[in-house]
Amino acid sequence: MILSIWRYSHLVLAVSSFLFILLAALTGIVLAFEPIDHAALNYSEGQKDLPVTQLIDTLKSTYDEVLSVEIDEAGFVKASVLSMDGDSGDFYINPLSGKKVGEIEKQAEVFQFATSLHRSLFLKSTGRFFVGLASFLLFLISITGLILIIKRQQGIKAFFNRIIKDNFYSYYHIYLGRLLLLPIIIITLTGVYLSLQRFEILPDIVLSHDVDYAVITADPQRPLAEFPALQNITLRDVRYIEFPFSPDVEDPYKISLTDKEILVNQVTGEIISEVPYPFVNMMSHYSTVLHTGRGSVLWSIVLAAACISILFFIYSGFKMTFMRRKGRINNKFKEAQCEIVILVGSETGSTMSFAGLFYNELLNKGKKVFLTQMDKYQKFPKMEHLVIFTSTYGDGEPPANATKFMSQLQKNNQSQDFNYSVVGFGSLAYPSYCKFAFDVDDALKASSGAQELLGVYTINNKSWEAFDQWVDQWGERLGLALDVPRDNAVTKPRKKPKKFKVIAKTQAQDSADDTFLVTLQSEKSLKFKSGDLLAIYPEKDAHERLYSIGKNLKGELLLSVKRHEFGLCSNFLNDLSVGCTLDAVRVKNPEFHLKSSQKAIMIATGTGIAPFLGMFADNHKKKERILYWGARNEASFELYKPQIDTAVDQGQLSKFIPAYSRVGSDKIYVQHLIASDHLRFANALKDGVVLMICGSISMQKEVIAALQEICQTYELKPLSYYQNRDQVKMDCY
Ligand SMILES: Cc1cc2nc3c(=O)[nH]c(=O)nc-3n(C[C@H](O)[C@H](O)[C@H](O)COP(=O)(O)O)c2cc1C
Repeated sequence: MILSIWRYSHLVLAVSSFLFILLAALTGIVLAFEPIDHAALNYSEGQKDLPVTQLIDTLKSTYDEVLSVEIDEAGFVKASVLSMDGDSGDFYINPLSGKKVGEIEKQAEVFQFATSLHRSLFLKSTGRFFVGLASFLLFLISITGLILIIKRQQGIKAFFNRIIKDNFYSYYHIYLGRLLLLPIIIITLTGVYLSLQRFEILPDIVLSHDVDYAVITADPQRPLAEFPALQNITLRDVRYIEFPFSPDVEDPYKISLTDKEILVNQVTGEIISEVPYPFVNMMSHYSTVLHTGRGSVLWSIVLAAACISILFFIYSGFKMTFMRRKGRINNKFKEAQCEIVILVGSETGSTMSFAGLFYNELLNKGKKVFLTQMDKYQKFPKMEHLVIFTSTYGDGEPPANATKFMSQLQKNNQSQDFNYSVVGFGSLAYPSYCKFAFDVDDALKASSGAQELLGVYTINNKSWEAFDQWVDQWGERLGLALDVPRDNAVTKPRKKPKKFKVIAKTQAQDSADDTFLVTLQSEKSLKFKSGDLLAIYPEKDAHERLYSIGKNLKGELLLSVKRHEFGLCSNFLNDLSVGCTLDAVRVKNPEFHLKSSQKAIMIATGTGIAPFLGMFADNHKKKERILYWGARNEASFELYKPQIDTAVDQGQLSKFIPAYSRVGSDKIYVQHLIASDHLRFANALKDGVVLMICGSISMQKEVIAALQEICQTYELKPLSYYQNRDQVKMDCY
């Protein structure tokens, strides 16, 4: 709830000011190049450490009269001089020689245009007011953003911890926000300050010196180099020098330093008066420097980066908001009519997208179904089946639209019995994996009339395959053949398919498990790695099917496929002969790549072995690699035996440990072997060895449970910790 308030404030502030912020950011990018452009003139030639006395001396001997000197933030010296037979006027000089080096440039038109737009939107005072206000709102947006990041990272201490990747937009919104938060806060605060100054809300203090002219003496007369007031003062310390009008001793040098203004006796070189800048003056100076980047190319680049990132924040922020709102519900039937009720707990909208697909498929099957948010739980008089899809947030907490569910459940006892099933959407990267789904399941168990149809089903990282399997299971229990189409609303859009040629193939009917190997070659050059996926389209407009790829030594793609009796894609592949082509898309899967320098324990069942076969072939450094492989019996192994034997003989696979489930009376599964080899796994986790899991979702769940148990027994960190460090990698379907 509190999170929603901050998020809502962040959004409202952003929506109300985004046009002004957009303009300010665009013009800010252009203006950030002004100091860079100026610095490229390079008039100072690194003379910032030159004693100021030397500069004054040089100027006095070069020109007949020197009026003033200004040293800008880039260290360039602008002189205002008169000369009978040389250069006169205002221009840049070389501080060493005193000679003119360049004219004082007029602001380029592009910068003039950008400055006016940036400061006042060409609307004079009204524009200035809105720009100042937008600056302040951007400051508030940054602060609410900061709070949201702290909440998401679960505490200030974890502020710089790795961000768990959810989706591209939210990941980079947070990543860049964290990186550029400080520069953005500086830009906004200085922007507000400069606006207040332009509106004369802040006092404009003119420095005044209180000089007692009676005590000014012309004794002792000193050469400039020995002026006590100017000892150790270099060009770096000076902003402005006003030279004496006349040789009278009462006429001093007026010198603006970085922190004060001094009047210096032109004969004795002693300080006549010294006035430190008031706070307001110092603030004005530093606000201008920090807001404009004047004098520092590096800071100008940071400012440009901050402005570019603001454009990205606007884009990604709106994108996330639309994703959240995409799941708006348009129910066909009233809640009082429906036999199936789907409740959704979703924070960022993705669970709602899954629920929407499920809802549509049930409508297609002629069911009266009602879809709503979890907080809207109420009496549903005709409800026979309740399905709850919910994500988990914070550290095991409900998502924003499910915070009231528990109290609603208590308040609204249904008058009829009903079945229920809970599906948890979560991420194994969090220690409280799908915790809220389990809490909901417990609450429903305790609620009268509710019968569990299927146990809590968890879905890691929005796995489409896991969702698809749950839909099948649930449909089966109700005697419905459900087929939810894979949809771009919940999965990434694919690139255009390419042609792949079959180089070699075995036949499903020749193997004990109806399994076969296919070797493919891309007709066009293709970069890929073992662990990537191949999306295959058996027919035009058919649903895609994903296979894990192993890359062999010739750079060909190796797939291992199990044929299903009515499987469109597996039969299509099995029927292909060598030389045929097929349409497919390589899908990058960097989360399931293994570096050649890493040691690994690989865990697979059945066809999940394919990417590992490629990884063994690539193990030139002979790093330790152990494979746990689950199948029915030794006959299942025949298909892979030649490759595994070669890998073992050549030292590319250190150990092959099979788990056969149909041999003898004991059914041995990989999770049993993991549990009995607990010490090996505990040491592997401690020593940074990578654990890779490839195969069925049900195997993944068992393996994760066994590994979690080992973490507890050996008092290691939670498994999510290792997963976040890319030490546990999964590709399950
Ligand atoms: C800030 C944050 C906290 C999360 N906390 C958990 C958690 O404690 N347990 C969990 O299993 N998943 C957690 N997740 C993962 C989400 O539950 C998961 O990505 C889910 O699919 C998001 O669904 P939604 O888009 O419908 O909200 C968290 C995600 C984020 C961004």
